[in-house]
Amino acid sequence: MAGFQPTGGRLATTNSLPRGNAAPKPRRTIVLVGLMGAGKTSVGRRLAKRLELPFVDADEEIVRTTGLNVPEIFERFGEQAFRDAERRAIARLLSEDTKVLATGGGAFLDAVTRQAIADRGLSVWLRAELDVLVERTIGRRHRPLLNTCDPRATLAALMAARYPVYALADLIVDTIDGPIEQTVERVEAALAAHFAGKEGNDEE
Ligand SMILES: Nc1ncnc2c1ncn2[C@@H]1O[C@H](COP(=O)(O)OP(=O)(O)O)[C@@H](O)[C@H]1O
Ligand SMILES: O=C(O)C1=C[C@@H](OP(=O)(O)O)[C@@H](O)[C@H](O)C1
Ligand SMILES: [Mg+2]
Repeated sequence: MAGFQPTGGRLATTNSLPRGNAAPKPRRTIVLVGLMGAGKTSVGRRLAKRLELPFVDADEEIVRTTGLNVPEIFERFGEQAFRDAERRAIARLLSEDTKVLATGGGAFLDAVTRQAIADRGLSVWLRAELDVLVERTIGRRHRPLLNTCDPRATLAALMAARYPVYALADLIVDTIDGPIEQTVERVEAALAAHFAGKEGNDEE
């Protein structure tokens, strides 16, 4: 029953507010999930501007609150400590105002986080092929899981393990080689189609 509001003289249920020709402004936090290099951070930042919503990157939030960067947390406290901080940060961010939230690539693998996202957000998997992910992550040192002797093989193994879980997201958007804006537009189109399908439906 949530979301009832009068529109044009009729009672309608909406989970979004109309914004001219752009994708409607969502009432739930849009949560970007997907592998490292999919573009969650860079697409999320631009998407938030387009939707006129605040943007938060979960990794940046963890860095801000701990005063340590991601490799430092992994090195000094281990991956599990990072995952615990990540779960707490995302739970808090979801309990606050509606926003665009870029998660780190491992966050959606956590069942508690997945449930919190299902309860309070709308998840969008930015799906990419291996070549694209390799291209976008090669030579960058800030992702501890990719600091291996064969980052391509590491990414391939992570794809095999994680893609079935990312596939549980509410929406899937393919991100291909090309300008970031193109992916942003694809996400906006997917959101618009999703909200259009929800029109007159009081599930949310
Ligand atoms: N079409 C695109 N979509 C997203 N990112 C792109 C695209 N093309 C190039 N990039 C680059 O790929 C990198 C993606 O990294 P990032 O946004 O940090 O991904 P993630 O947060 O998913 O790990 C950035 O350096 C970005 O500039
Ligand atoms: O996939 C992962 O497990 C990780 C992804 C990273 O974020 P991005 O996906 O934004 O690179 C960051 O959270 C950390 O290095 C672990
Ligand atoms: Mg990121």
